[in-house]
Amino acid sequence: MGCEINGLGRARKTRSGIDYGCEELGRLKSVLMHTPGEELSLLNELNYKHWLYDKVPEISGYIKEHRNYQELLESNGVRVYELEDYVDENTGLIKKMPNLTFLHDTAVISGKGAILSRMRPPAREKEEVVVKEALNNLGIPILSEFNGDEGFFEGCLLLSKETVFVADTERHTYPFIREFVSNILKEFSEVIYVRVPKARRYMHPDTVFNRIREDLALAYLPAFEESCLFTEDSGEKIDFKAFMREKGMEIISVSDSEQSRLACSFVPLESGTIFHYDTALDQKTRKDLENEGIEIISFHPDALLAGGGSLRCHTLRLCRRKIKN
Ligand SMILES: NC(=O)NCCC[C@H](N)C(=O)O
Repeated sequence: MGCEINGLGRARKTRSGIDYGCEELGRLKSVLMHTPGEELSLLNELNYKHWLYDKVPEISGYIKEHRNYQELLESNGVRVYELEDYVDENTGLIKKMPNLTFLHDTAVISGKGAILSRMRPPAREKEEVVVKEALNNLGIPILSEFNGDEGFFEGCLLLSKETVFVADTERHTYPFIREFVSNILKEFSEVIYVRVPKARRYMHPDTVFNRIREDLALAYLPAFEESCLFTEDSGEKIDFKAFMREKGMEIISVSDSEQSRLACSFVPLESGTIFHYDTALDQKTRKDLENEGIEIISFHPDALLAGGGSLRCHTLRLCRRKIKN
């Protein structure tokens, strides 16, 4: 079975369901994206910081680059589902949410269903409500969501069918992390928890860590203030790099300057091939990756940089599949 909606075009919703799940680092089959629109005109010189932008975007360039990125994904065989095609009830909210285009932060898709975030108010409040509707209309069940009022949790990373990576960032409240860890351990066997400095540059887990291949990742280790491993019946401090090495994963460290250019935040097309901003990595890291046989499909951001997000942030991965021999 493929990941596409059988016989239906992009403009039609379906209840028939699509294939989903991204734990395994297989070939990227489908993603959910939101082409930004009139919500970008909410931004001006007085409020762009409130809206968590680094500057006021140049709107036509921003939208054009977003479209170019979608085309790049499609030309590599990735099916792009457009959020708006799967939203009826919450269309009014979309126009009020200039950060909705950063769909990556709103949910993570496992084979058991979506792990829905709770976005931090005020700038990102209720984005998950829109995404939940779209996922529902795509036929992807919700595996986990937050019901309490006080708190937020902007995402985690799935490292395998067993392991979830959670970072305690400025976009996560500790009680929500505790609730999440205890609930998700019913579905996954371990959670790696990493405390990072509460600063915008480390706002989400993918700002400090991301896997490239089953045995290789990029990380900015100076931000790992404390790392712990939680299982259903234990919790212990770990040395993150040594722990990952024991699991067979080597880490290539990025520099302070690279981290600030979102070096750890890229989209694997498949194990060993990544889509990445051409501005994110220094020559040395490129060389190290080349020596490892990693292929980088480069994308040049200009207007897109105003939003403070990477290609990964614009991309909610829905389905990955390993090619069967
Ligand atoms: N994962 C990410 O790093 N997402 C980028 C989100 C950018 C957005 N303007 C924000 O600050 O929330």
